[in-house]
Amino acid sequence: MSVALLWVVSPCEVSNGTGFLDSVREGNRVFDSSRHRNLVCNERIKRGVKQRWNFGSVRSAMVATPTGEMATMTSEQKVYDVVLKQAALVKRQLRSTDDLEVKPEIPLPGNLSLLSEAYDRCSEVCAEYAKTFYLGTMLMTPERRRAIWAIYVWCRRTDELVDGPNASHITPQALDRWEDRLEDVFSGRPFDMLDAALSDTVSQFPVDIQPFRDMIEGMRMDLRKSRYRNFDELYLYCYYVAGTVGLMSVPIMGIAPDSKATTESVYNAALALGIANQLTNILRDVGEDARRGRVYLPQDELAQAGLSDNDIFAGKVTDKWRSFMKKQIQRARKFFDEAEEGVTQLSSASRWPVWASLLLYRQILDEIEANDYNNFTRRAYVSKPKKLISLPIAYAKSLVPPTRTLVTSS
Ligand SMILES: CC(C)=CCC/C(C)=C/CC/C(C)=C/CC/C(C)=C/[C@@H]1[C@@H](COP(=O)(O)OP(=O)(O)O)[C@]1(C)CC/C=C(\C)CC/C=C(\C)CCC=C(C)C
Ligand SMILES: [Mn+2]
Repeated sequence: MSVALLWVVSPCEVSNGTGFLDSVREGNRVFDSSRHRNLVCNERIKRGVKQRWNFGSVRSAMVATPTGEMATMTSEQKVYDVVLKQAALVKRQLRSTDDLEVKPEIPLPGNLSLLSEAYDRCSEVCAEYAKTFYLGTMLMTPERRRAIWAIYVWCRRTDELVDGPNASHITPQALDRWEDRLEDVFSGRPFDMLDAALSDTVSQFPVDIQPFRDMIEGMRMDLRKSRYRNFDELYLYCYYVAGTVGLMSVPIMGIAPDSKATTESVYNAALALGIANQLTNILRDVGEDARRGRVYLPQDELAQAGLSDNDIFAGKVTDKWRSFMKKQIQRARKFFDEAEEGVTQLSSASRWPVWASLLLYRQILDEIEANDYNNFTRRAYVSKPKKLISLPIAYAKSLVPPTRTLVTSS
């Protein structure tokens, strides 16, 4: 199976894209700042800024203050804009499906069997790379689980471009071609079988292309950057490579019909789970990343703790390091806590895999503590027995019906 995945991400295939097609980004629009809760708001937002302009993309957003002065937004504010847009899209698309007058196209039998073969391939890849998660998807409805497999496979292939065995051949141009291919997937022109499964998925569910484009942007970031000045920069990276997964998944998993939570709050929780996972991943892999010349930890926080890159390369667990790590772990846990509130709002059959992944990933933080914060030479991992115990706990949690704990529409 690894061979199959390697083949699908080989640079020669990536280069088969059709010319450069600049991604279409969001234009100017009005933003209602009263919705912007749960996030660290800067002073301008607190003062009630009513208009926000996004120039091009999440990358370069500017805010207009009441006095007309332009200022840059924090990454959290920029990303929250995407969350609002995703939530609005889902609401609009769900409404328009209710009003459908034209019957959906009836697929030809030959195409149907090809498609089902394509989904089978996605299922195999997912089972091979993410066993526990794969098991969890078995509780979902067949339509939902195959859609999640298709998205998983696209994310895995995208990550493999910069993290896999062919990573050294990957250029920004190859990522541009991968993005062209993504546009083709969304326009119903898939390049290969695995793309065909995703093409079908995005035609069946209200999934928007923006989080997919943003994940590719995260891969570009990985190519050009190996240091993060502060948490704001790191947050944006985490959104690109992992928060996006949360936004892609919610339209498939569905929100429980009896949930009273706003769509925005559920998307916000999904984003938080992606951020929490990625922060945990970074804390787990400090040593491994340093050996590749990468330090994802915020440089200003390292400096405040009296630490530098050299301390990381030296890989010595000191009291300074322990206290620095305690704060980083605390921050990741806060994102997990924020995510927890949202899982209960998901449709009942989707809750178990999400709880399972949350509980399992969060335990990596406990393991880093148990390793006395030695994430330089010891890889924190959750043992099989602990994993097994987590599964019924996740299942029990998934039985809890939606509550009104999340902020609801006024
Ligand atoms: C149930 C569930 C978890 C669904 C998500 C399924 C899905 C589409 C996963 C794709 C994951 C993927 C391959 C992402 C590519 C980028 C990447 C590798 C991100 C890192 C994942 C961990 O992978 P791993 O440990 O293998 O890392 P290495 O490559 O070995 O370094 C990440 C840390 C992030 C993954 C992010 C998520 C799984 C987000 C989950 C959020 C949701 C499913 C939303 C749930 C909804 C609510 C309301 C909470
Ligand atoms: Mn990775």
